[in-house]
Amino acid sequence: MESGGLLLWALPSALLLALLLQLSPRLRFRAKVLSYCALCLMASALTAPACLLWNGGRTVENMRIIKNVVRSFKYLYGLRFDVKGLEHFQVEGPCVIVSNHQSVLDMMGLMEILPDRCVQIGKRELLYFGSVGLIMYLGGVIFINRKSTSNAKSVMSGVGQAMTTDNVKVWIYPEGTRNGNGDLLPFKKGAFHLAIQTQVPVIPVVYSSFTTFYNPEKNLFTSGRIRVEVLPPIHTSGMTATDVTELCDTCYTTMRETFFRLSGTARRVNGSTPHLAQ
Ligand SMILES: CCCCCCCC/C=C\CCCCCCCC(=O)SCCNC(=O)CCNC(=O)[C@H](O)C(C)(C)COP(=O)(O)OP(=O)(O)OC[C@H]1O[C@@H](n2cnc3c(N)ncnc32)[C@H](O)[C@@H]1OP(=O)(O)O
Ligand SMILES: CCCCCCCCCCCCCCCC(=O)OC[C@@H](O)COP(=O)(O)O
Repeated sequence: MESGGLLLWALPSALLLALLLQLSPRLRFRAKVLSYCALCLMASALTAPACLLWNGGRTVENMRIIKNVVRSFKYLYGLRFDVKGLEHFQVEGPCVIVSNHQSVLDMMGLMEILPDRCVQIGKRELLYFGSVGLIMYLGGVIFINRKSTSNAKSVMSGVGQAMTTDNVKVWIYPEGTRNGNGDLLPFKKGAFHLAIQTQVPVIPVVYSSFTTFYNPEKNLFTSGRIRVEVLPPIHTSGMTATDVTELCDTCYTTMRETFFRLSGTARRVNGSTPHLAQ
């Protein structure tokens, strides 16, 4: 009787849901994004105990475990990463890695090539994303308050010390926020201050545009191929605070050109080059 009742409700509901998903692209898009969030939450909840058992607490060593779990996600979403220039990561000791940031899917591209002993800088709000916040904390992600430059600056100077004493690399999204509009936002300066203050190289990494397979405005989320290029390190030894703007501009120009090249899009014309962050 009970299983009969269940069938009576569950089957038509499932059919209705399938029909709705078929009919509404918006709903289908949302369901797919939601499935990604659910996957992240679930995988984090399962991986957190493994991190605790293996490494005992918050440490960059946990990134290896997290990386290996996340690397399997791409198969579920039909994503392929074609990576070039990985040899540039083979620098001795710490460095600052800067890359472009398009969407929450970037986390997969990040883990695809993440070198050993590398932590990311993230907005503090991410700490409250349930198990995802927990796993980021355990992996050693450094959280900053973007609304307070002075707070972010003081956190970052602490990072500089830890980088050299503990030999860690730091991954920063210098755009400071996600941007999926097919161009790069002007860069914030924190990453470049950090590199110069600690006299470590900057390694730019560029991911091609997602717009052909992921576009919230067009409810598009299909399988796709992402081209990734790790660019040669830019050395900062001998540079001082006065060189920050130039270093930032050099990285921005190189990365933007690489972004257009990898994405197969022409450089934007009609003077739309955004102002560089001053
Ligand atoms: C097992 C399954 C698991 C599944 C789940 C997955 C888990 C995976 C685990 C782990 C993955 C983790 C993935 C994390 C991803 C996170 C991504 C994000 O959250 S992106 C947002 C946050 N990131 C940033 O914002 C960084 C970039 N921002 C900066 O570097 C900024 O510069 C910042 C925040 C430090 C300040 O921002 P301003 O908005 O105030 O802008 P400005 O123009 O840069 O700075 C203002 C003035 O301060 C100076 N300044 C900045 N930093 C300075 C410094 N360190 N020292 C001295 N002066 C500094 C600048 O030169 C500027 O001054 P003048 O205009 O030049 O005079
Ligand atoms: C209980 C709480 C429920 C919350 C569920 C949320 C689960 C979301 C899982 C997504 C995990 C992916 C993490 C990638 C981090 C990321 O890419 O964050 C975006 C920020 O860089 C930029 O922020 P923004 O300024 O908003 O563009």
